[in-house]
Amino acid sequence: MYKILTINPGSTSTKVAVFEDEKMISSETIEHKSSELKKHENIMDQIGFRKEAILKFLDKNGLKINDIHSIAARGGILPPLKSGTYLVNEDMVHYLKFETKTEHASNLAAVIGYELSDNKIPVYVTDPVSVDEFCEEARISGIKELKRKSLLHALNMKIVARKASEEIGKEYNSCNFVIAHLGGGISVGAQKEGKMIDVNNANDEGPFSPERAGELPMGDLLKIIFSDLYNHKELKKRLIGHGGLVGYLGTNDLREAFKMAQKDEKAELVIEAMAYQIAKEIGAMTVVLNGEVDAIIITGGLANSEPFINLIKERVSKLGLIMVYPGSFEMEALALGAFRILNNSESPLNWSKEV
Ligand SMILES: Nc1ncnc2c1ncn2[C@@H]1O[C@H](COP(=O)(O)OP(=O)(O)OP(=O)(O)O)[C@@H](O)[C@H]1O
Ligand SMILES: CCCC(=O)O
Repeated sequence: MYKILTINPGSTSTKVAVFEDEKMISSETIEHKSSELKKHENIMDQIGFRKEAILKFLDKNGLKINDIHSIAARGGILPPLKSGTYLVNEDMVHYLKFETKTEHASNLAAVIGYELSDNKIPVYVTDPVSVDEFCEEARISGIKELKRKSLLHALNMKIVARKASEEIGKEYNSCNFVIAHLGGGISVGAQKEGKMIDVNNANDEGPFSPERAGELPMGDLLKIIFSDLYNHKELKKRLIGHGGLVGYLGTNDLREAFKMAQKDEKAELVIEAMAYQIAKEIGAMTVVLNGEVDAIIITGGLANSEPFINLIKERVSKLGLIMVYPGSFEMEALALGAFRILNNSESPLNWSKEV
C-alpha cells in the first residue's frame, strides 16, 4: 500500500490530502490568513508558512513525512509540455523559483514538495496548466508576431475524460471529447484520441467566466489600453480577476448571481450570456473534431448548478451525448498520476526546460 501526499496551493489556501493507493484517507483545505499572505510580496516567500501548515496537517493525522512514499504536487507555470506525470528535479524547482514568467500559487507545489522530500522520496507533478498538445493550425493566431498558447485546466479535464471513457466503455486514447471546465476560469477544449488539440486560453480567450473577461472586442480594447484609464497591472487585474461575473454583478459566486437574477433582469441576462458564450465555444470545439464526438463533458464548480447547465444544454444537446461531472477532481488526479508511476503502469516523464 502506497501513501501519497498531494499538495495543491491556491491563492488563499493550500489543499492537502493523503491517499492510500487510489483512496483518499484524509484531506484538508488549509486557509491562510490574508494578514499572513500580505506579509510576503512574492509567491515564493510563502514557502515557509505553507510548508509548516502541511507538516501540521500530517501531524494531526498521526503521520510523519517518513511514512509517505511519494508526493504528488500541482504543476506550476512551466514552459509548454506534453500531458503526463513528471518527476520533479532540481532544474524544475529552479525554474519555478527563479525563471517562470507568471506568479501563480501553483508554482509553490513542486518546490515545497521537493523540500519536504529531502531527496528521499519521489515528487511528481501531473498535467500542469501549460500542457500543450495543439495541432499546428491551432497555433496560428492571425498575426505572425503572436502565437496562440495552450493554457488550460488540464489536470481536471484529463481526469474527467478518463472517467467518461470508462463510463462509456471505450479506450481513453480512442475517444474524442469536447471538455468544458467551468470554474473561476473557463477552459473549453477539443480532445482528440487523448490529445487536447485545441482549447481556449483560459486567461485570455473564450467565454467570460465568474472572474475573467475572456475574448474581447479588439479595437475597443486597444482604445482602453492607450487611454489613461488603467496602467498595465490594473488592466490585467480588470481582465483576469475582476472581469466576467465580478465585473458585471460584483460577485464571482454563481449562486449569488442567480439570487440577484430573481429581482434583476440585468443579472439574468449576464448569466444567460455566460451560458451562451460557453455553448458557442463548445460548438466551435465540436467542429474542431469534425463533429465526431463521443461526448461533451462538463465539469468544474459551475457544473453544480442544474439551472446553469440546462441553459447550456438547451443549445448544445443536439451535438452529442452530454456528461456532467460537477466540481473538481484535482486531488484525485494528482494522487492517481503518482500512483500510476508507483505501481509501474506508467513511466515518469523526465523534465527539462526544453521538453
Ligand atoms: N452548488 C453550486 N451551485 C452554483 N454554483 C456553484 C456551486 N458550487 C460552486 N459554484 C460556483 O463555481 C465557481 C467556482 O468554481 P471552482 O470551485 O471550480 O473554481 P476555482 O477552483 O476557484 O477556479 P478554477 O476552476 O478556475 O481553478 C463559482 O462561481 C461558484 O459560485
Ligand atoms: C489558467 C488555467 C488554470 C487557472 O485558472 O489557474
